[in-house]
Amino acid sequence: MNQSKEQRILNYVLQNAVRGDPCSVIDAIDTYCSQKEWAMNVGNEKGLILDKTVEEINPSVALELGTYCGYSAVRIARLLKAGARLLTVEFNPEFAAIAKQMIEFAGVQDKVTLIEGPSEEIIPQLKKKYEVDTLDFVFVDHWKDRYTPDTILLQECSLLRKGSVLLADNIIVPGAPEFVNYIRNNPRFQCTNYPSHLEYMKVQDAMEKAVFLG
Ligand SMILES: O=c1[nH]cnc2c(O)c(F)c(-c3ccc(F)cc3)cc12
Ligand SMILES: [Mg+2]
Repeated sequence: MNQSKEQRILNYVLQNAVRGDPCSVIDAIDTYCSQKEWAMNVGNEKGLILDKTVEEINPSVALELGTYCGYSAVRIARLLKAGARLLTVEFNPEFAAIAKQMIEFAGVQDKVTLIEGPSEEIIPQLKKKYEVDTLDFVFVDHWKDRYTPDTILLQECSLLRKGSVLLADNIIVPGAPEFVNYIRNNPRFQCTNYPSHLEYMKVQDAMEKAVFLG
C-alpha cells in the first residue's frame, strides 16, 4: 500500500531528528517540506509569529484547532511552562495517528492532549470531559469554513475570558474572508494582522490575532 505524504514526513523525522528534542523535530519537518514535499504545516516564518504570541501569553491552557502532523503542537508545547497543557483537535484519523507519533517522538506528550473528532463536537465537551475552565490561547488552523462558527461556539461555551487570545492562520491563503469580517467588526475582539508568507512558498499570507475583551 502506498505511503501517504504525512507518513513520509514522519519517517523523515524519525530518521533525521533527535528523539526528545522538539526543535530537531520542527527543523526536520521544515527541511523535508521545503526541499521534498510541500505540506500545510504553519512553517518557520509564521511559526515565529506563533512562538512570540505563545511566549507573550505564557498560557496555562491552550487549544489548537487543526493538528495535522503535529508540527505546531510541538512548536507550542515546547514553549509551555511546567504544568501547562495544550489540547489539540484533529478531524482526520490518519493525520491524528501521525501527529500522535510526532508528538511522542518530540517528547512533549505529557503536555499535549490530542483529541480526534470534529471541532464542533469537541469544543462543547472541553469543560466537562477535558476539565477546561477557560482557554488562555487558541491557535485556529483547521478548515477556513469552521473559523467563524467555532469562534462563536467557543464564546457560547464560555471558554473565553477577558484577555483570551486567538491566533488564526491562513488569513490570505487559502483565506478566511468571512472570519476576518466577523472578527474585525466584532466589538468584543481587538484584532491585529501579521503579514507573512505561505509556508515554504514566496506567496503572501497572514495571521490574525484577536484578543477577547470579555
Ligand atoms: O486546510 C488547511 N488547514 C490549515 N492550514 C492550512 C494551510 O496552512 C495551508 F497553507 C493550506 C493550503 C492548501 C493548499 C494551497 F494551495 C494553499 C494553502 C491549507 C490549510
Ligand atoms: Mg495553516
